[in-house]
Amino acid sequence: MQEEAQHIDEELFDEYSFSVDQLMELAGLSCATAVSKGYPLLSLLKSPPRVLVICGPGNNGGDGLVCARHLKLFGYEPSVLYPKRPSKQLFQNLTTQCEKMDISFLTEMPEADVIDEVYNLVVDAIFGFSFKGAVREPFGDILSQLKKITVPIASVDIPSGWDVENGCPDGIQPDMLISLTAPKKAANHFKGRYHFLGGRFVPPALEQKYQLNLPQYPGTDCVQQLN
Ligand SMILES: NC(=O)C1=CN([C@@H]2O[C@H](COP(=O)(O)OP(=O)(O)OC[C@H]3O[C@@H](n4cnc5c(N)ncnc54)[C@H](O)[C@@H]3O)[C@@H](O)[C@H]2O)[C@@H](O)CC1
Ligand SMILES: [K+]
Repeated sequence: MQEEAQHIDEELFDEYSFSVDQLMELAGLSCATAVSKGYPLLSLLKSPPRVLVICGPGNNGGDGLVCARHLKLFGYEPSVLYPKRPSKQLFQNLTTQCEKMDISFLTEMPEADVIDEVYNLVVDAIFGFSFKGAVREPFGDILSQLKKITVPIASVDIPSGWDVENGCPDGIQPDMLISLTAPKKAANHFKGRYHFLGGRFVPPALEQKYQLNLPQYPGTDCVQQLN
């Protein structure tokens, strides 16, 4: 299943000629939309409506940067933690776009009690389907703080630190999961309240080839709530 997600990914780029920027924009928009549906501005307990977005070193982190930008446009106050920044132009551009929208970048991971006091929720965009092996720092520390917080976690594509197929019983336990393209096997272990599907960009021929059996998105929505 990890391989299948990677094959679909490659095919979207190599055969269907999508660019990473295009799909990442739609993926990140889906994530911000799902967050706004699960945690509407008016329901938040803390004002201002601060959200902590934690971005990892790959494309999952890129989805997080796009998500932060859309959350800001939706009226939230996102802050981004982006400790390992790849040198690729795409990620530099996404970072500049956030900075130009007055989204603050934190220099270090806040302690769990500070997160609980200051933020309404955390968006976990640390690792996606290419995560493998034991977690390397600084992400080990970050994930152990996330295990202690009580505010909800919304995970992008896969809860970070979970095995893509088998999950992780003692890992973080997000309240929301936004599966992108199609739910990964680990989603079967998700016990949170909200499971959304996003990334409404799969061409029908590709959906058929991989027998993804995606549910119908309602109308023009970019996300579909699965449960
Ligand atoms: N076609 C698709 O399916 C799309 C996928 N997107 C996103 O792209 C993600 C996959 O992105 P990538 O393939 O770049 O990979 P990831 O973002 O899943 O992670 C790879 C990065 O994490 C690091 N890493 C892996 N294992 C680690 C460990 N044990 N400890 C510390 N660091 C580790 C790698 O060195 C690499 O920098 C998806 O999950 C999804 O969020 C979207 O951006 C757009 C469309
Ligand atoms: K994630």
